[in-house]
This record gives sequence, C-alpha cells and structure tokens, in this order.
Amino acid sequence: MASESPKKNWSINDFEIGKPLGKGKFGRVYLARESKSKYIVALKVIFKEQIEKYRLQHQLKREMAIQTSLRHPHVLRLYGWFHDAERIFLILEYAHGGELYGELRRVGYLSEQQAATYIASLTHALAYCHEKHVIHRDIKPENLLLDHEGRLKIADFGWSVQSKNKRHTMCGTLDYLAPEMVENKAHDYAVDNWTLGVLCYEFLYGVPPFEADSQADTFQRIMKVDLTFPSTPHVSTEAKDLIIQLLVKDSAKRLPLDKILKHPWIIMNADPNGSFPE
Ligand SMILES: Nc1ncnc2c1ncn2[C@@H]1O[C@H](COP(=O)(O)OP(=O)(O)OP(=O)(O)O)[C@@H](O)[C@H]1O
Repeated sequence: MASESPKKNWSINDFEIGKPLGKGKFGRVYLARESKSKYIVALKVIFKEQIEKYRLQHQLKREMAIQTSLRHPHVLRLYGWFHDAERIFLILEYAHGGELYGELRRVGYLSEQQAATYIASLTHALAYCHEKHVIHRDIKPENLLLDHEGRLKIADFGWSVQSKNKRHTMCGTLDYLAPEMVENKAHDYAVDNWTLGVLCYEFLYGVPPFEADSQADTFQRIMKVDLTFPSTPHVSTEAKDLIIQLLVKDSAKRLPLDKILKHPWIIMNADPNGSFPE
C-alpha cells in the first residue's frame, strides 16, 4: 500500500474490515487491513444515495483527486478509492490518535510546546498546499487528526465547501472563519493564516477567541477583531504576539507562513520532528 499503484482496481475483497472508527454525515469509517500486504488503513464508506441527494458527485470527485495528489507528512493520505453499486470507499491513512479536538477537550488546553508543534506542523502543511494552489478553508480541530506518534494530519479536504455550507445552514459555527469569508467577500490563501491564529488561541486557552452566545455576536466579534486574552498566567507574551499578528482584519497584513515558522515562539517551543507523543 505504501508504494501503491494508482491504477490498481481495489475492491472490498482486498480488505479485512475491523472496528468502526467513527461516523460522519455521509457514512462510516472503519479500521481495515489490506489482506495481501497487511497494511493498516482507515476505510471511509460513503453512500452514493446521500452524495446524489446533495448533488455532491462532482465536488467529491474533484476533491478526491486533490487529496490523492497531495504528499506531505502532515496531510492525511488518500491512497485510493473504489466503489460498488451503493457505496464509495476511500482508502485513507490511519490516524491512530484520532481527533485533536478530542484531546483538546480532554485536557482543556495544550502546553506551549504542544501548541507550537501543532501550529508549526500545520504551517508546513499549508505552505505545501498553497504551493499547489489548494486552500483548505475548513481547518478546525475536528478536521485535524493525530497519528500514533502524535503527529498532526490535516484531514477532510473533500469537504471544504460542503462543510462551509453545513456551517452556515446547520450547525452555524463561524468561529474559525476569517472576516472576508464571514462577509462572503472574495478570499485567498490568507484565510488559512487567520484560522491558524484562531487555532493557536484555542490550543492555548481551550476556547476559540470569538466565541459568543449567538452566531450574530460571533459575526460582530470577528468583524471587529474583538480579541481579548484571559488573564491566565500560563500563556507567554510571545504566543500572544503571534496570535495578534495572525488575527489581522486586512488579509494582506497577516503574518505570512514563512514568517510564522521564524517567529520566536515557534522557534522556542516547536518540536522539529512535529511529533508529540502522549
Ligand atoms: N483516517 C482516519 N483515521 C482514524 N480515524 C478516522 C479517520 N478518518 C476519520 N476518522 C474518525 O471517524 C470519524 C468520522 O469521520 P468522517 O470523516 O466520516 O466524519 P466527519 O469529518 O466528522 O464528517 P463529514 O461526514 O462531515 O466529513 C471522525 O470523527 C474520526 O474520529
């Protein structure tokens, strides 16, 4: 599987299916093992009926092609896919550590070392994606998975636009969106830089910076960049400085990715291997 050939015609008979790993809007994810190589993967099963109902066929295809073409240590691999009459199967890299969101909720907030390691990993991955002209637009803790060594993996490329719609229409969390996206204005790569600032804040304080009781209030807070830092002694001045330089309304003035990696807080705290075992 590691040296997979993209032309292989996979089928469900090539895999031994294990325990369920989780459930998403369009299907379920199972632990699985490719029978011949014994290679462990996560198999995501999507029901065609659901995709057709929401008219997402074209988008799914396009985004699957994008994720298959991306090769980066911090981007979850999509090794391939196949389908039968009712279902589409995505063969994904297995992330043993599960969602970063789960860890964050469990521990409350992360140490500066851990937060900086994740921000550096994300920055490297985003620089790679941006080079390939891919804007993720939907980076949030639920879409960040951890592997067996605690390395961060960006997942869920397939659903950036779909998830955005979902957020507006169903669950309505605007928390991670840059002002230009909240306002529905044209946006560019710098939307991901804003999200890095939101995530950095949430990693260190346990809550996103513009959280409010209603969507309208979150909207207002984002538009005003109403940023306040709780008087918690555990967060350093350098960390706050990085957050302030990312949460800038004018997208052209946000700290660029290469400068994030040279920021003193990252230099002082991030593990160069991007690994953070529990
Ligand atoms: N590659 C993976 N390795 C390990 N666990 C995974 C993997 N992919 C998904 N999971 C787990 O399975 C669950 C469901 O994943 P899935 O991607 O289907 O859902 P989602 O992202 O929550 O929703 P959506 O259907 O909107 O994409 C996730 O909560 C995650 O914990």
